[in-house]
Amino acid sequence: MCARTARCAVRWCRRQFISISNSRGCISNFFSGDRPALRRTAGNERRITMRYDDETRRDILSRLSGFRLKHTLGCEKAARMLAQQYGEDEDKCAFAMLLHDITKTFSQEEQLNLCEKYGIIPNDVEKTEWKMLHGKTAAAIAADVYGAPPDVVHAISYHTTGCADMTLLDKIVYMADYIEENRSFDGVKTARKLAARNLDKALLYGLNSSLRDLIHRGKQIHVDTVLARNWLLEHM
Ligand SMILES: Nc1ncnc2c1ncn2[C@@H]1O[C@H](COP(=O)(O)OP(=O)(O)O)[C@@H](O)[C@H]1O
Repeated sequence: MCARTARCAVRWCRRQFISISNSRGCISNFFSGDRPALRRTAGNERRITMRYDDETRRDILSRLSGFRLKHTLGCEKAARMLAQQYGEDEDKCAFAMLLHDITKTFSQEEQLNLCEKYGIIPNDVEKTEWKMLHGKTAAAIAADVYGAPPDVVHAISYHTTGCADMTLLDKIVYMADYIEENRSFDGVKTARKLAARNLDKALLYGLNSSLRDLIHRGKQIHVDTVLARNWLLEHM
């Protein structure tokens, strides 16, 4: 990761944490029950420590159902496999995958409420393609409710678009989401084969396919996907 992106990531995460520590109450009932991963010190301040254990995993999975649950489990499995192969922290990858779609089924109103709560400012594309906001809102929940560390928060935030200066963790999270065993779109087999051989080639394949698909569907394109592709072409 270049120094500029590292600084941006830190600034972004710091913004999340500042707004988190200022926030009061709970926007969505979805997260108002017991929160086993949330730790408080005697002074009622949150300690940001990643807690990835069976209880937390069960808590996260209990908030998902149907295809989203199946997809999340598939992502967790794929991410562990990629982490083993490419030498990344398996638990961090699995933790990111468990949380990456935690707000995916939320309505536009709920997404925007979470944006307001966590100080996320949607850009023009995100205002139209509001479903994309689930990456950023899930990242904020991951930090706030589940104590996810900044690198996991960053990977969740960019799992839909990619970004410039992607870390190994970012790449694994993006690709695990793309190739997990429940995906069946044209080209997924090629993406799986590439991911088993060369993660950057697989990532480029995924970014190219997503861009083609968005163009085919007449959709706007998020700038981070363009930046991700340009950066990858320069650095692979
Ligand atoms: N790079 C992008 N630019 C603009 N919109 C995008 C981009 N990637 C995804 N989207 C839109 O965001 C929404 C969620 O995408 P995504 O999370 O990739 O879906 P899924 O994981 O369910 O296939 C979709 O409406 C999709 O069209």
